[in-house]
Amino acid sequence: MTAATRPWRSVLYIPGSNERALEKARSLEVDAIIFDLEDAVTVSEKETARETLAKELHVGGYGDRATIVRINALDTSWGVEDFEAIADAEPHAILLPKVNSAGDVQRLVEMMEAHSAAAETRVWAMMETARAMFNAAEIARAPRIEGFVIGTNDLAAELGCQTGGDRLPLMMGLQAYLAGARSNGLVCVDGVFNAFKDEAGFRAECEQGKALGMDGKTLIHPAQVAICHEVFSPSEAEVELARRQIAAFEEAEAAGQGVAVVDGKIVENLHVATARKTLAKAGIVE
Ligand SMILES: CC(C)(COP(=O)(O)OP(=O)(O)OC[C@H]1O[C@@H](n2cnc3c(N)ncnc32)[C@H](O)[C@@H]1OP(=O)(O)O)[C@@H](O)C(=O)NCCC(=O)NCCSC(=O)C[C@H](O)C(=O)O
Ligand SMILES: [Mg+2]
Repeated sequence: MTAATRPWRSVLYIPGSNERALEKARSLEVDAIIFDLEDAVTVSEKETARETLAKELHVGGYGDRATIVRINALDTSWGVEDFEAIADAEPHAILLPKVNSAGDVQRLVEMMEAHSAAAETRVWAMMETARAMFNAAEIARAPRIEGFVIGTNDLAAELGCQTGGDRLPLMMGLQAYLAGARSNGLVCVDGVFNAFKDEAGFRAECEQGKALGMDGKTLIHPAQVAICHEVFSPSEAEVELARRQIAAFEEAEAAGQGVAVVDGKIVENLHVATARKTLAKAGIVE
């Protein structure tokens, strides 16, 4: 699976200190896992979590799921040792928390370049600070970077805003991070929904994230996976519309026209490109 064709609908956080969850994740139908050494791990457990995680990554068994390790920030007393402990296991990516600028990513990349085992490992950035809102396009151009994960808890804390149903106070941040990602073709995954037992609230937030253009959502509990996949996978109606748009456009083109009409709406080549992406996301190869 290449990075371009890989789905990023469900990205589940697992605390590196939770051995039961690390085992359970081997059988969960998620697209990607974030093995966390940062905020889900208490200060007293930092060292043991690092050792446990390095061991489990070497054991493997995570199949096609993208393995992403969130290390502590490099300016903390744990960040550099986190990197050194997990680099040999060659995870798909290392996720750097609280990225403010491309320089933060550059520092990690220099450590990776000096470590031959991490040659294929990509970098992801946690986008969760006010500064990152203004530097998103620059961060998206840092070397080795593949995707952004939005950290809505940290962003809300730093902004001092209230988080409620519609996420209106966070909207500028969500859109700035997404626009930054897209300005260089990066993946962008939405923040977590903390009330993991509230299914209706979670579904509504997934739908909002999809409408905004997110590739998927970060999750904190296995119970969130099914709803997340339901929302972020193209529906039958979306697939059917995409097929009709492509067919109508090809017919119009054959007749020497650059525009088709489907369900009373124009279809141009840009709509066809979107329709093809929908089919690809549904796993339909034309
Ligand atoms: C929230 C939890 C603490 C709840 O855990 P628990 O009480 O164990 O839940 P359950 O008893 O309902 O669990 C049922 C089974 O599922 C397994 N489980 C639970 N959570 C996970 C998981 N995340 N991954 C894999 N497996 C999981 C349990 O082991 C049970 O298994 P079994 O024994 O076989 O029945 C817990 O879900 C949790 O810790 N979640 C992750 C929290 C986390 O990672 N937080 C940090 C990321 S959020 C963040 O920092 C985002 C960002 O930076 C920001 O700023 O916003
Ligand atoms: Mg955070």
